[in-house]
Amino acid sequence: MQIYKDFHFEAAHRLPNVPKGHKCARLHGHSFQLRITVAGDAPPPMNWIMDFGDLKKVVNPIIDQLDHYYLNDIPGLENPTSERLCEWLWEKLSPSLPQLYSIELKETCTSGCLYTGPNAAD
Ligand SMILES: Nc1nc2c(c(=O)[nH]1)N=C([C@H](O)[C@H](O)COP(=O)(O)OP(=O)(O)OP(=O)(O)O)CN2
Ligand SMILES: [Zn+2]
Repeated sequence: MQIYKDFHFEAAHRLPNVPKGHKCARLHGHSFQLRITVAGDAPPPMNWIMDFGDLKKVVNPIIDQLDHYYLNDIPGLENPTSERLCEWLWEKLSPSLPQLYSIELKETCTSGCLYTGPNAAD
């Protein structure tokens, strides 16, 4: 069974390694939409995997490191693609969130990344 909670943050970035003339080399910003999913059993008496409130307590301090920042300045995010952001978020969250199952990050309404961790097949 899985549960999820949605978060959002605003941030600016540029992609330094794209080919010359690529629009994403220019400084721009996104309203990032983030979905954190955890998996596990939901045994009685609580019948939940974990409290949504506890999930929020783990994720919000990490979001605070990204919200309204220039992502390229953050160690590990020098090339802040959606893929790299998901890896970075996994590195930050997984030590205190052993039930972490997936991280879904949307940069725009139509573009995003779904990451299920370094040990997943894809
Ligand atoms: N694999 C990736 N490709 C691109 C990434 C990325 O992180 N991983 N990032 C970008 C840009 O940052 C850009 O913000 C998103 O690009 P795109 O989807 O092309 O944005 P548009 O708003 O122009 O999308 P439309 O739906 O076509 O309006 C680029 N590529
Ligand atoms: Zn972008």
